[in-house]
Amino acid sequence: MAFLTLQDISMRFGSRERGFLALDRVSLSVAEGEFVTLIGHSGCGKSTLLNLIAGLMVPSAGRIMCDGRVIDRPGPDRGVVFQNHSLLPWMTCYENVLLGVRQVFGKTLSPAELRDKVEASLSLVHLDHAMAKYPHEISGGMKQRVGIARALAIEPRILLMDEPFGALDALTRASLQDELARIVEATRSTVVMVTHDVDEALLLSDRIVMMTNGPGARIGEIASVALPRPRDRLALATDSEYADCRARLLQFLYLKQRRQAA
Ligand SMILES: Nc1ncnc2c1ncn2[C@@H]1O[C@H](COP(=O)(O)OP(=O)(O)OP(=O)(O)O)[C@@H](O)[C@H]1O
Repeated sequence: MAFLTLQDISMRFGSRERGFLALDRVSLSVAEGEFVTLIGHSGCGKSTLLNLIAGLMVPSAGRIMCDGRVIDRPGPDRGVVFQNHSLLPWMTCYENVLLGVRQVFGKTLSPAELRDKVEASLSLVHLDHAMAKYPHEISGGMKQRVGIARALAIEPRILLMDEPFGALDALTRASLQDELARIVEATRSTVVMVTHDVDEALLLSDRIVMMTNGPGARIGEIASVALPRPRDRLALATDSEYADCRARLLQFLYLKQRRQAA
């Protein structure tokens, strides 16, 4: 059964006459526990779609439902991870995670229980040793892990990730992808993730939503990745299902939705 539903979502920035239509009647259903990736060329509206699901903006038309409720604002049922970690620089890693945990559970849990939640989520991303450090004292990969811990600590029903590893080097990126796969497996999270990276999408997702170029972007195709999760990146390299799916994605991006370089 659908857990998250996007029903005929359109998004126009600015006025009806002179504004810009970013998304044109996008519909999508995501089941509980599913990992869905949005992929498409730069500027097609992936972040806009994710921000709409996050409730950071409201659609010009259509509606988004999560677990039977209409989404019209941000809420603790949705945890968001952005590309640039957006940690508060004057707070330690522990305090950055505590901020959200206190907001969501502050009235119902004791200070010791709040502390346990923060520690458990930082431990999930292997940052037990860095809790007392400030953002400027840790690496880019570690900052992204704090961002993931912060999103997970509020125990969201759905995790929304906007190119979470986009700013990292290839090796750090690969190890964080593996870590995310492990965490999603352990927490059975529902995830919607934006990426530019075909291999990242194939490694992590159950379904890959390919978006057409804007203006008025729509869903072009949806590919199901019929391989059990979590996946082994080395085994994938010789898997025929992986190769077929990869070819389909590349054809969509570089043949059907070809873009001239800016
Ligand atoms: N606040 C805004 N006002 C006007 N136009 C906007 C606004 N936000 C986004 N847009 C436009 O909507 C389109 C989609 O933007 P969006 O950031 O969602 O694309 P994207 O696919 O996430 O791009 P990228 O992959 O480069 O991050 C773009 O043409 C962008 O210029």
